[in-house]
Amino acid sequence: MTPPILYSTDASPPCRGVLLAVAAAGIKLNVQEIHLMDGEHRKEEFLKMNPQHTLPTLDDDGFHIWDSHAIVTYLVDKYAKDDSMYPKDLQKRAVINQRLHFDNSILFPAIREIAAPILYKGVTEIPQDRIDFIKQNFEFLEIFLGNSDWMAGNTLTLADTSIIASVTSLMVFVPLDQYPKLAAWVKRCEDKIPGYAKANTAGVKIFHNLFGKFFSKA
Ligand SMILES: N[C@@H](CCC(=O)N[C@@H](CS)C(=O)NCC(=O)O)C(=O)O
Repeated sequence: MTPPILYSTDASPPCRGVLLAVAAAGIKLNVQEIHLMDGEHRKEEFLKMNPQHTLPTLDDDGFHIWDSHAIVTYLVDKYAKDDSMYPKDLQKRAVINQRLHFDNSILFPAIREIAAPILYKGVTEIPQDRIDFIKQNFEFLEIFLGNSDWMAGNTLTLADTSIIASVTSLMVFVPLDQYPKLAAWVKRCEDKIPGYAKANTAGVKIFHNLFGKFFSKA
């Protein structure tokens, strides 16, 4: 069986969310780098797969799906050796889904609304309300963690692999000194998610190199 193809770029938090999920679940993918700055995602062939031209995009033997959260749930349901990353138990799955929606509707937009104006519009100042928004949502993540080790309870799930990709990116704008549970969880992810370094560390470094210089102005 040929592994599904993931069109991806390392600096992208949602792409790293997929790379972390498949590393943790032991799923093999053929990862193909797409260069956003060269417009490769807007070429006709790419648009046939994903008219929304976003990365990551998955091609599983001609079946195309995009949005990292849709991709990871599909891949784990189809290819993981067990359901531990995304349990079939309805209530456990519902909590993970809530965290995935939080990542998609809150954390990723928090990144995009800072990063896109810097990358594409020459903006050099980060508005304070964007920083406050990150802080407010780091506080929610502290509450989600509560006394648990992981984002959706006491086992590693897709909630962790998606959210860690976003949080390690947002940390360039807001450090975790005020969020002890979140800081401990980041360390836990680094130590315990199989394949963490390859899936996340290099991409986070690229992200921090791109945006770190704006931090002092925030
Ligand atoms: N919610 C989406 C976000 C995808 C997204 O916006 N990716 C960015 C890279 S981080 C992208 O492809 N931007 C290029 C574009 O939208 O044209 C996901 O989780 O996959």
